[in-house]
Amino acid sequence: MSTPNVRPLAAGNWKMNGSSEMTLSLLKGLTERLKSAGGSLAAEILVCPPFPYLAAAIALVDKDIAVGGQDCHPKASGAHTGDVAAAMLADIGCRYVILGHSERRTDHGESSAEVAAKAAAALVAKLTAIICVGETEAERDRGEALKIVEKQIVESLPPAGSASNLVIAYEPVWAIGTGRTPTSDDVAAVHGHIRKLLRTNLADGGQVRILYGGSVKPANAAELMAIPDVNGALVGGASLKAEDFWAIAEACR
Ligand SMILES: O=C[C@H](O)COP(=O)(O)O
Repeated sequence: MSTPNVRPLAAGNWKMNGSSEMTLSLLKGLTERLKSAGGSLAAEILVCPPFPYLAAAIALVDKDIAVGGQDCHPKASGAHTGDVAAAMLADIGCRYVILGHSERRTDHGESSAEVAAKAAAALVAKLTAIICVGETEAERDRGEALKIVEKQIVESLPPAGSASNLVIAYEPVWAIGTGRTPTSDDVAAVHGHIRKLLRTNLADGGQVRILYGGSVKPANAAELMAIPDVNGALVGGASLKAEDFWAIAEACR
């Protein structure tokens, strides 16, 4: 549900999906729909393709669709084969970077301290950091969801974070790509807790956007977006189809 003075964000995380052809057709589909809608929606639209397609994506969209990376290195430069610096993302025109996604925490063993270091680098590069948090199914079953999310947030927040350069994405790990979503009450409880933490830790924590992610589809987007303190969506699978991602973006209000 919209928070006063907070513009929702509809963010598409393509993960390791896509091709040159798909980048072209998907972004053509989104820009055409945006044009027909008069140039903007209630929500800001963001796409996060894999690194090889970022430059092409930036060339294809106008400024009304933001482009972001899916990770960055905490250091500004150096001997880090395969990594990408935040300043490089900013240099080519990215405005956002997703950090600490559960797939990176699992696949690459990223700790919250590393996520905080990456977020600090993103802020120096003038990127907005989308910090992802969320509990596993076992943690939820043990009644630890709020505790886990709180620990991840407190340990992942960079110094100098504010509503202008931070977004939090709550993604229950068990809801990602499974077609399962938490109940509205459960989403409300976690988002409410995150809001409280942000208010405690940041001067303008009441204005930081908190996204929900995990099996967001056109069919459930409006219901999820109506939950208090849900200020948009981080969308995986459904962001790969212009029609579906557009429908979700329209529901982010
Ligand atoms: O970053 C996006 C999330 O992991 C959600 O993915 P999903 O929409 O495919 O469940």
